[in-house]
Amino acid sequence: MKISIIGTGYVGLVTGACFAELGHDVICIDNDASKIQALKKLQVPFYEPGLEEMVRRHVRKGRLSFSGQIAHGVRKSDVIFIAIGTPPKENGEADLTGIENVVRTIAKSMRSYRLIVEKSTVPVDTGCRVRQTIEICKAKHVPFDVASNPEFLREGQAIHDFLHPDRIVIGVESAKAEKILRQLYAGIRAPLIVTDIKSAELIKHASNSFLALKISYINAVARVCEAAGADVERVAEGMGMDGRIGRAFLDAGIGFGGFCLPKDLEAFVRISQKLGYDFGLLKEAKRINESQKELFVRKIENSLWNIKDKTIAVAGLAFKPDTDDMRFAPSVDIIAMLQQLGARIRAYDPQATGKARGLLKDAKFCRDIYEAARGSDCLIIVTDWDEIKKMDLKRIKKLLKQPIIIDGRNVFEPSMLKAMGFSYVSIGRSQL
Ligand SMILES: NC(=O)c1ccc[n+]([C@@H]2O[C@H](COP(=O)([O-])OP(=O)(O)OC[C@H]3O[C@@H](n4cnc5c(N)ncnc54)[C@H](O)[C@@H]3O)[C@@H](O)[C@H]2O)c1
Ligand SMILES: O=c1ccn([C@@H]2O[C@H](COP(=O)(O)OP(=O)(O)O[C@H]3O[C@H](CO)[C@@H](O)[C@H](O)[C@H]3O)[C@@H](O)[C@H]2O)c(=O)[nH]1
Repeated sequence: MKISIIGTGYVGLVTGACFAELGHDVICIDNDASKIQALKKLQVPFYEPGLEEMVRRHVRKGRLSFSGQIAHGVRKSDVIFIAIGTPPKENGEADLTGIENVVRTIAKSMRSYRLIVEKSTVPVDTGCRVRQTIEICKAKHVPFDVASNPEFLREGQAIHDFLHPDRIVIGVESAKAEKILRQLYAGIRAPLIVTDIKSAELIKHASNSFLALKISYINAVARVCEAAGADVERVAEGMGMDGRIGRAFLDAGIGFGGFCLPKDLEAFVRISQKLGYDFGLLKEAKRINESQKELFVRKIENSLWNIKDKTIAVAGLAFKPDTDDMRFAPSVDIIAMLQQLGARIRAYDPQATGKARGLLKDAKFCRDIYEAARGSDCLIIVTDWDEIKKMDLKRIKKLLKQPIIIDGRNVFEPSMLKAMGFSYVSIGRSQL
């Protein structure tokens, strides 16, 4: 099939490359000219494992191309996906002005039937707005359908998630739209759930909010574990063995960040509020998440006595491993709090340094974890990259001024670090 994807970011580019992998002809479109230029030179403007190779392969085969013009994509394609950002406004609602502009341009460019699909995460009822806007802007005789097809990929494992999803959700209003989307995804073996558009939109916000809730739940349990002298890792293991609960998303730590969970949780609270429901449960999940960062800073302060004039080595900056994405990364708030208290920061991340430079003022960025540790008063673990989990602890101990590790991701066994002579503090486990 011939498809266009508007918005060539984490979701749009992965979607485009994967649809090409499934044998479709794809045009990826973006209004950021530098991004399109880079992609035409086969350079992927962000880090996502395996993506650059996949993009190169399909561009060479002629299945994947790039354009700055929505009209070009609309002319050449039967299906048009919208995958642009839906960032939070100051009040927490999703900003949909970009979506509206894109929809208007699509409508004006349509000459025959087109299926327009929401891939971006949008509030329930956006599909109706999209349909109304197209009706107003398009030429009279042109038929069209609108559909919702939310995306569930995780950064860092996006290609795997796209090609091997737990489920594919499509919200449609016509049999024709359903048939086209079924055909498009025919190459993927996964349950496909067909709903109305509103339910599909809600599935996305409800899923992300539930994941956020699960993380905040285990972080609250971690507080109780610490106070009681229990170990949250064992508690999560025991809970997770219950098939109804599951072990996933029960890793206690400094809380969730990234471009999705924080903003989608907030947006879902706002959507519910507008519809007349006060979603207090989600508000509390957000409060717990914010307080995890403060708790972490208090743990650092306890370990160092005074933070002022201390040097802190920061291991990991991205909001999670295997990505360079710094959007809503907990590291940003944590480092700001530490600097406010007078700390000097020596930071290292395997991939995110480039993006972090613009966000973290006055931090020294280091070549590796060992350079960050050299002469520092303690090391804090913020992102659980494999490279960080595998650091040479004996070498780290020699490089630090004092052998103190404060671990926001529960990467190490406390007894092992104690045996090595570290003072080791983590989340929800008895502090040795
Ligand atoms: N990042 C994820 O893991 C993920 C997963 C599932 C869903 N989502 C959702 O998908 C959407 C996109 O997220 P993302 O992380 O890919 O964002 P992103 O910021 O990485 O990419 C968005 C792209 O859209 C482009 N764009 C913005 N306005 C445009 C316009 N008017 N015309 C053409 N291009 C335009 C931007 O230049 C950018 O390249 C959001 O709604 C997000 O919530 C994200
Ligand atoms: O047990 C856990 C699991 C995750 N996290 C943190 O939660 C955040 C989000 O992690 P993850 O969900 O793996 O990353 P995303 O790439 O943001 O993916 C989420 O957001 C996407 C965008 O909507 C969805 O498509 C995905 O299904 C959903 O998992 C990160 O800061 C993680 O460190 C924890 O603290 N504890």
